[in-house]
Amino acid sequence: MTLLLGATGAGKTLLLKRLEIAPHISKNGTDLHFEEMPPTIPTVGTNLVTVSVGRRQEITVREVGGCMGPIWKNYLKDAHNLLYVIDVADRLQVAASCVQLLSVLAAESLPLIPVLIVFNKIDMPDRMSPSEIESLFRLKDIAHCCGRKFDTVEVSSCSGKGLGEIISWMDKNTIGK
Ligand SMILES: Nc1nc2c(ncn2[C@@H]2O[C@H](COP(=O)(O)OP(=O)(O)OP(=O)(O)O)[C@@H](O)[C@H]2O)c(=O)[nH]1
Ligand SMILES: [Mg+2]
Repeated sequence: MTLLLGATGAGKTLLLKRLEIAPHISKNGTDLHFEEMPPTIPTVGTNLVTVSVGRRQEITVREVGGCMGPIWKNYLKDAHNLLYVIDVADRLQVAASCVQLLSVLAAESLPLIPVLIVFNKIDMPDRMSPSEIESLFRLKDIAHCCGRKFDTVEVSSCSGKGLGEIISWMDKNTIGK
């Protein structure tokens, strides 16, 4: 099971909807370009979706809503890997997202699983630049503090850019389902 966490409004549900259909319309989720944007509502509780990755591998992805932040830790023990979504157009939320990630990573119930930081909404005109993200999100400090490394990816769940990278990362970084 892949766990999908991130602040309210970061784009987890839209990402989940895209991941669910992407492999059916494009091999490995590459070269996607979505025109329409399906509506989403804030997730109160969790959303479960099955995503096809690689050769006949199906992975269950569980989104836990941002409003459930205080109890995210309850979902960690079943996770094989973690996708953590950051909204790169929301400068006010970056610091809070950073603190939330730290508290997830510090949880005793979190096994040493692969973590992918998903910088979402790169289509937004006022998005933060990579250097701005680096200075505001302090990923290197978080990695140093927790003694672990992360992979990162820039995506637009709106257009579909970068989704293929997430799918191949899940394929490589999932043991079991
Ligand atoms: N422009 C743009 N908008 C996005 C993108 N991803 C999500 N959104 C929009 O951001 C808003 C919030 O998206 P959700 O997917 O509902 O956010 P969430 O992370 O699931 O939020 P919670 O369920 O409350 O935790 C919606 O209006 C989405 O359409 C993106 O990549 N680009
Ligand atoms: Mg949601």
